[in-house]
Order: sequence, then structure tokens, then C-alpha cells
Amino acid sequence: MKKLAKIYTDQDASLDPIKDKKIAVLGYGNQGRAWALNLRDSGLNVIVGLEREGNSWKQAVQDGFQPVHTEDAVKQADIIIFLIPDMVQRYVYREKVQPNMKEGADLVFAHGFNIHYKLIDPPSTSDVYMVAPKGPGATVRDFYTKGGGVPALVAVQQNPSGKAMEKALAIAKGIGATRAGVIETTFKEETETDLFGEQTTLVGGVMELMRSAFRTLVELGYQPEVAYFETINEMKMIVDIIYEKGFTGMLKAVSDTAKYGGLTVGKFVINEEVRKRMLEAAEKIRSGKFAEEWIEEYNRGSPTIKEGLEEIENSLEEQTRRRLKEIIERGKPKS
Ligand SMILES: NC(=O)C1=CN([C@@H]2O[C@H](COP(=O)(O)OP(=O)(O)OC[C@H]3O[C@@H](n4cnc5c(N)ncnc54)[C@H](O)[C@@H]3O)[C@@H](O)[C@H]2O)C=CC1
Ligand SMILES: CC(=O)[C@](C)(O)C(=O)O
Ligand SMILES: [Mg+2]
Ligand SMILES: [Mg+2]
Repeated sequence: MKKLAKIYTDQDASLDPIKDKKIAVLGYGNQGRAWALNLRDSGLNVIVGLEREGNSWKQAVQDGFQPVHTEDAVKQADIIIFLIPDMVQRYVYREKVQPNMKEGADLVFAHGFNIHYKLIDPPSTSDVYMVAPKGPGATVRDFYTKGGGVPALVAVQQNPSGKAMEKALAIAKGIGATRAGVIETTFKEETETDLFGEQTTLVGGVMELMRSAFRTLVELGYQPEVAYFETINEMKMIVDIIYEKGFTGMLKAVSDTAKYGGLTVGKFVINEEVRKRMLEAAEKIRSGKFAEEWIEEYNRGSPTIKEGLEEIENSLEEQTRRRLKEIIERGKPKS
């Protein structure tokens, strides 16, 4: 068997290493808002740093922060957390962080992209570490306010102080992750697995699987509403059972007919060809080719993202969802 991962929980982590430090949270979007609120509710000293007085600024003010411009947050900070988009981080680092940071201030990431692909070259005097929540920002906040926490990965890239891991665990505790559990990893492992997961399953794979099934039914002449409930809407219920009880529990919750069909046709559809393509996707990530392609796309103004979003928004799936929205809303559990 492979070596078991090292897992840390609340008892293994203390807030002490960071309790007297000023923590600058750069960005107030998906993760930024969740981290700033959770760290503050954990009694830590948080300052929100933003580039512009736009929507994020307004939201932060509404949540009781007094945001400041990035350079002003950075100047006072002992710990600088990058919660702005991955493609933006190196520019903000170069123009606002590096020229203004205190010598030896910590640089903290929620995803390893910029460090692993060497887009940011941090000073050797700084601790560089990561706390990567394995869930969306809204869930990081939601679980925390309800007494739980989203699991996370922690990693240390540079450790001149010798205390980087204790501080990473402290941040993980502050956002609620150690209430669940935190796994030690490397920037390389987190970056490559996170990209692979979002591309082949969580974002790309699941969405295209559902869309392909939906389209197949519609092309065969079935009603889009029926296809939507079957191939898209019911997914949450099945995934919720997998989340609670694993695949074994899910298979117990469905009919024997579904078990037989699922166990045989699942492998027929998601076959070795698909696995080969998954390996290809992994290779593209590991070689740095995906990173290169994404940087180029971003530099061209992200046309592929824009087109993709537009195509999906206008798709029959989304039109059907809009038509069924009231039914879905009415049916949701009330407590
Ligand atoms: N979305 C998620 O739930 C997860 C994100 N991460 C990582 O967390 C980091 C932040 O991701 P998200 O929270 O999704 O970011 P986001 O896209 O929600 O970030 C928005 C924030 O960044 C600011 N921002 C946007 N463009 C900017 C620019 N050009 N210059 C300066 N600030 C700008 C916005 O004002 C806003 O405050 C990334 O490293 C990402 O990989 C990690 C785990 C999950
Ligand atoms: C939410 C999350 O963990 C992702 C999919 O990796 C991301 O948003 O980058
Ligand atoms: Mg990701
Ligand atoms: Mg992720």
C-alpha cells in the first residue's frame, strides 16, 4: 500500500503563530470573502486589500471591513494572502506587493499555480506556503458559520523562519479547515491535481457528461424538460448520497435495475478511450503546456471563456432550466 497521507486536525493546529500578526487578504471574491470573514470570526487581525473601489470593495464594506488599496494593505502586513485570480497574481505581486512588502513577510496561496509554474519568484527571506481549500469559497464560508469546515491541503515551498508549516496550519484552522482535516502536500501535487480535477471531473467532465446525455435524449425526440430532470437536475441528489455514504451507499439507494445498468453501461460509455484522454489531460498539465495555453488565452482577453459562457447561457439546457426554475425552487426542502 502507498504511504498514508499526513492529516492534521484541530488538535494539531494552534492560532498562536499568527494571532499577533497582521493578515492582508488580497481580493474579496469567491475565496477572499470566505477567508476574510472566517479569519476575522476566528479572532485574527485581517485587513482587506483591493485594487479598485468596485463591487468587491462595496461588499467588504457591507461585511464590516474597511478595505484599503493593495499597496496600503501590503505595507502593514506580516502575512499576505493571494485571493485574486491566478492570472492576475503575478502582476499584482510585481507592481504592488514586492515593492511594498515588509522584509520577511509571508506569501500565502490558495492554489499553487503561480509558484509551481514560476510566474512569481518570491524573495528568499519570505516564508511561502499554501492552504488550498478543496471546495468553493461560498461553501468555505457556509460550513464555517454552521460549525464545520471544508477540508484543505497545506504545503510549504520556502521556510526561512522554520515556522511555515505551523503558520499554514494556523491559517487552515482560522478558515475552519482543520475542523474537518488538512492534508500535507507539495505545490506541485496540489497544482497538478487541482487542475486535473476541475478539468476532467468537477467542472469540465461532469458538465459535459450531463450535457452530452441531455443532448442525446433531446436529439432522440424526448422532451427537454424530461431530459433536464433526468440527466442534470437529479445529479445533485445522487452526488449528495455519494457525499454522505460513498458509492456503496449510492448503489444501495438505487434500484437493482439501475445497479445492473449503471455497473455495465457506465464502463461502456466512460471507457479506456476516455481514460486515455484523461492521461493526456494530466500530461498537458504536468508538462506546463496547459499553463502556457491558459496564460496566452488570458493575454488575448480570454476569448474562449467569453464564447464558452455565452454558448452555455444560450444553450437548450440552460433555457430548459430557466423554464423549470420555479418547480425546482418550490420543491427544495424548507428547513
Ligand atoms: N473559486 C474557488 O472557490 C477556489 C479558488 N481557489 C484559488 O483561490 C484564488 C482566488 O480565486 P477566486 O476566489 O475564484 O477568485 P475570484 O475570481 O473570485 O477573485 C475576485 C477578486 O479578485 C479581484 N480581482 C479581479 N481581477 C483583478 C485584477 N485584475 N486586479 C486585482 N484584483 C482583481 C476582484 O476584485 C475580487 O475581489 C485562486 O488562486 C484560485 O485558484 C482555490 C480553491 C477554490
Ligand atoms: C472550487 C475549486 O476548488 C476549483 C474548481 O479548483 C477552482 O475554482 O479553481
Ligand atoms: Mg482550481
Ligand atoms: Mg480546487
